[in-house]
Amino acid sequence: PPEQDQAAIDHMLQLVDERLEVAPLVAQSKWNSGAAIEAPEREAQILESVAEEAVAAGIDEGFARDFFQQQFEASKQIQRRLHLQWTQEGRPPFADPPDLGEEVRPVLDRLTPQLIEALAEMQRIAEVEGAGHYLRQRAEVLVSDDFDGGPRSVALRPLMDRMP
Ligand SMILES: C=C(O[C@@H]1C=C(C(=O)O)C=C[C@H]1O)C(=O)O
Repeated sequence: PPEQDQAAIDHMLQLVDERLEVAPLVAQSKWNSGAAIEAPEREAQILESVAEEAVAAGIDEGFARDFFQQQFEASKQIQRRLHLQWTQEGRPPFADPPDLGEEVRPVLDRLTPQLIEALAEMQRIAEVEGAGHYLRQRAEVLVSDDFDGGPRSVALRPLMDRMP
């Protein structure tokens, strides 16, 4: 694909990776507080505003919802794997955990509009010759393969579906 499309794909992959990198902080904060990994109300809130912003940006609403749902799934997969590991190790609470509401969720909230913008680009680029091949190749370089690449493939599935 043209250089600018390559750059847009790389940017999207970097944002997905950045979002995945937040999951261990979420896991730490919930490990200490005992809060559930799953926060359905928070997810529903994000999805509602994402749907609105996506439509305004000319993005297919179903695509945007599917994409964000998979980002949630990938984050929860990382959190569950870490909690399992910490349970098995008998890990005590973290000495200085990040605050979920004050520190961690604001990072995710800053990524959301950036991801929406990148999604609009992906929708445009989807038809470009070679875009799917480039996406698959760069995914392995730019997105961490922690936990055997499970969370990465969950997070990227909607993009892969869109770019055969
Ligand atoms: C990241 C969190 O954990 C889960 C994943 C979410 C996400 O990826 O945005 C949102 C809510 C939770 O179901 C969180 O609680 O903030």
